[in-house]
Parts: sequence; C-alpha cells; structure tokens
Amino acid sequence: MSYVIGVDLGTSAVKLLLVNKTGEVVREVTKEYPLIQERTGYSEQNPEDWVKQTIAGLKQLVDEFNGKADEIVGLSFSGQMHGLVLLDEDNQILRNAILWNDTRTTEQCQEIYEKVGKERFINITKNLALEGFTLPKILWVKENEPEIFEKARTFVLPKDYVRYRLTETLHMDYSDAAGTSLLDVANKEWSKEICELLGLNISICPQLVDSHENVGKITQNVADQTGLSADTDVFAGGADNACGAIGSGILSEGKTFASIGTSGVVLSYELTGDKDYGGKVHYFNHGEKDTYYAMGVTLAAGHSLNWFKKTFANELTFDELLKGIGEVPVGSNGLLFTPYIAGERTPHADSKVRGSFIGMDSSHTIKDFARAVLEGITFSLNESITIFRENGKEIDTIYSIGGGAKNKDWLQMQADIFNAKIVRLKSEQGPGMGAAMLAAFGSGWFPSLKDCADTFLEDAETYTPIKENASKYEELFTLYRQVYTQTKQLNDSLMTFRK
Ligand SMILES: Nc1ncnc2c1ncn2[C@@H]1O[C@H](COP(=O)(O)OP(=O)(O)O)[C@@H](O)[C@H]1O
Ligand SMILES: O=C(CO)[C@@H](O)[C@H](O)COP(=O)(O)O
Repeated sequence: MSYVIGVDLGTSAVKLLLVNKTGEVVREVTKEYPLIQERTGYSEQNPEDWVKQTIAGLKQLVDEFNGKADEIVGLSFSGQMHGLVLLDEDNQILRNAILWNDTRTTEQCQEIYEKVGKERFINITKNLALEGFTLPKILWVKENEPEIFEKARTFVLPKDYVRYRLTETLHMDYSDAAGTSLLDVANKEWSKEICELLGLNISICPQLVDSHENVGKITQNVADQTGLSADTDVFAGGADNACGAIGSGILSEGKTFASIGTSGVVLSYELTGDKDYGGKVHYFNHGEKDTYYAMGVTLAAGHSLNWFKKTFANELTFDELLKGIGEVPVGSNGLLFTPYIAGERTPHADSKVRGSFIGMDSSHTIKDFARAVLEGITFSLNESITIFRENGKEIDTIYSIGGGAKNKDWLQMQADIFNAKIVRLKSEQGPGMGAAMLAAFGSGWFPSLKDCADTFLEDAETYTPIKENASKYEELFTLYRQVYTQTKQLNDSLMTFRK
C-alpha cells in the first residue's frame, strides 16, 4: 500500500495526517507551538518552532507507522495564511513571523490606498487592503525596522518556509500568494505596479507554482531526522482555506463550506477570476489549478466560544457547556451576541470594533449565554452567505467543517440560520485532508482532484432547516445586523480604556 502525508501548519499547532490510497486517515499527530503577543494587536511566531514541531511530528508519524517508510511516497502542506516571514540573502530568518491575526498595520493599509488608489488596488488584488494581509506587514517592517528590512531579500508565507527547510527550495503557490495583496489574482502574476507604487523591489517575491506541483524531494538530513525515505516527493501545497475547500470537496460551481475553527469562514467555489465582489468578500486563487473561490471571514468564531468558556466556565468541556442548549428557544430568550471580540473582517473590515451581549436579563442562565454565543457566531457567518446570495450565488447545501461541526445542536442551528441543508463529512480534517489530496493527486494516483475527492470523501449526516426556526432567525438576523452600526460610536469611545 502507498501513503501520503498532509501537513496542516495551523496557528496553534501543526497537524499531520498519514492517509492511504482509499483516503483513510491511518495515523494522526498534533504538535503545538506558542503564540508571541508582546503588545495588544501584535501576534507573532518563531518560524523555527514550526520547523522543529513539523520534523518532530513527521518522526512520530513514521515511528508509529506499521508499514515501511518508503511506502510513504509524498507529502504536501496546508498553511495558515498571510503571515510574513522575511529572509536574508542566505535565506536566514530576519525576525519573528508577523501573523494573519496581527492588527498593527492600520496606517499601512491607508498608505496602500493612498499610493495605489483603492479602486485600482481592488481591481488588481480582488481584495481590500486588510491589516491581516502580508503587504501591509512588509511596509510596517520597512518603516519601523529599516535595519532589518535592508537585509531582506525574499518574503515567504509560513508553510513555504517549512517546505524550504524540508527541501531547500523556495516557492510560493498561487492560493497562498493571493492573500499577500501583491498578486494580480486574475492574471496569476506578481503585481509590478503595486510594488513600484509602494517602493518595493519585485525581486522580494518568490517563484510562483501550482499547489499540486512537485517542488523536489526531502533532503537527506530531514530523511535522517524523521525516518522518511530520502525519495519522498514534496508538493507545494496551499493556503489553509484552499486546502479546506479541497478536503471538503468544494471543487465545482455552487459548492460551499462553512468552517468554524478559531476563525470562521464561508467559502464558495468560483470557476473564473473575473467576478467582481468589489472587495466585500475575499476572492482568491484556489488550490485546484486555474480556479478560484470567494470567502467571508469571521475573525473570532470558535475563538468567541473558547473565550466564553475560558472566562465563565473554564472547568467545563465544550460538550458539558453546550449540553442542553438545544432546549433553549431560538433567540436565547432575548439575548443577542456579536462575536467582534477581536475585531471583524466580513462584512465590516474593522479591527477596532468589539463584541457585545444585548438584552441581558436577570433570568438568563449560562445556557442562554452559551446559545447566544453560538447564534452570534452563526449570524456573523450568515452575513457572508447573504453577500454571496445577493451576488447571484445559489446556496442550498453547505458542508460544515472545523471544531464547530462537532455539536449536533450547532449543526441544526446552522441549517436554520443559513436556511440551507448542512452536510457533515465523515472526515472533519478539512485542510490536512486537502493537503494529503494534493500529494495524492501530485503523485499521479488520480487524474484530477475531483476524482480524488470522489474516492477520499464521504458524507456522514445531513441537517435540513426547520421552517419555524428559520423564519424566527430571519427576524433575529435583521436585529443582529443593526448592532454593528448602533455600537460603533460607543466602541470607538471605549477604545481609550482598553489595555
Ligand atoms: N465539542 C465541541 N463542540 C462545539 N465546538 C467545539 C467543540 N470542540 C471545539 N469546538 C470549537 O472549535 C474550535 C476549534 O476548532 P478547530 O477546527 O480545531 O480550530 P483551529 O484549527 O483553528 O485551531 C474551538 O475554539 C471551539 O470553539
Ligand atoms: O486569515 C485567515 C484567512 O484569510 C485565516 O483563516 C488564517 O488562514 C488562519 O486560520 P486558522 O489557524 O484559524 O485555521
């Protein structure tokens, strides 16, 4: 039997999956690493931690594997998007990576619009200039750490750096490059115009490749450290959301997923790169060659539930906290939550806004609060679905993935709020499975990613909207949508009191 490995380089941990030719996950290893948050709004990681934990994870996977190492023929990656890794002329790391959830770059986003022009910028990159994306981070280093920037010769994204350390070849795939704000998304090339207008040398942009492309073999040194064969092929891999899409079969027009992990994502397949959402949602290159996807992002989805549990019910597991929320009526007995606890992206690109509970009553219990948190997160994701529908997309079935898909009441709530059929897949691995599928397709096991998905993926359960709930949620959603504008001014004034 032959096997491939999917390496999912996430924000809190690297998850590695060993997958056989039928798509069965035969081994799984997770290795965590820390987040470095020295100031409010700062979020960094040491790339060396990613490399160390990926190699340790690969070694554990090979040690626990019953077969022979040379049966593992290839590996590929899914990576947290947008994080800036700056390298010098010897490809040495110049500073910690600045991550996707770092929001220090509001000024640089403004500068990008001033120098490139907002309309032109959206035209080229298909996206807004957001604090989380890579280009404003490059400008921040240029302006605030000029002595470091002077030594920078190349920038890459998190998984590209790990891949470089495994193969000693440096590349970036289109799906991840799309999140840098430097790629001409429709034409699949680095934007000379944006680089010139912002005083950047285009040579800092690495060589572009497709996600399934073979970029070489692991080095002998890595083979020695992990026990893998030095003949193991490495395929470029993709952005975590592109890989999540591959791993949940979002490979044809009309297919959509909702992912509730730390962040929340609603992603829908696009055959071409010429649709115009005017920057309202992200529009990126897919991990499948020459196709695209549109997506909306809730910055704190699972993170909101995590925060609520840690702050008010730390002794409970998620299952204990959520037990019985199915009995709380739709609308949580008049309690409404907005999940803006780390700012928001879609539909409000606002890193400063913060969340709220509206309608608190002395009769409310922790169960009302827990249900309100789930409803608020799901309403936020529904904002993205609404934009898709307003732009002519038909969304009647949504694949639900990520930690949020573990709770049946939440899956039913998604069906009722999205007013669409919700499907849970047998494997909730999403991005890691997508990475493994890129290696499987790249290794020639299947003629296309779609064929791979037909073999690897299987539906587990389906949830259909309950009419009565769906109509109550429609009413509540209009109230939810008013909270942002009605609390914006208050939030701005409260800013000065934040840590
Ligand atoms: N049993 C559960 N029921 C509902 N939600 C859960 C459960 N377990 C975890 N979660 C949610 O899923 C989130 C983690 O999802 P995951 O997809 O693993 O995220 P990431 O890959 O971003 O770390 C947690 O923050 C939590 O909010
Ligand atoms: O910023 C985005 C997408 O634009 C995030 O989706 C990151 O890619 C991180 O993902 P997780 O670590 O939460 O999975």
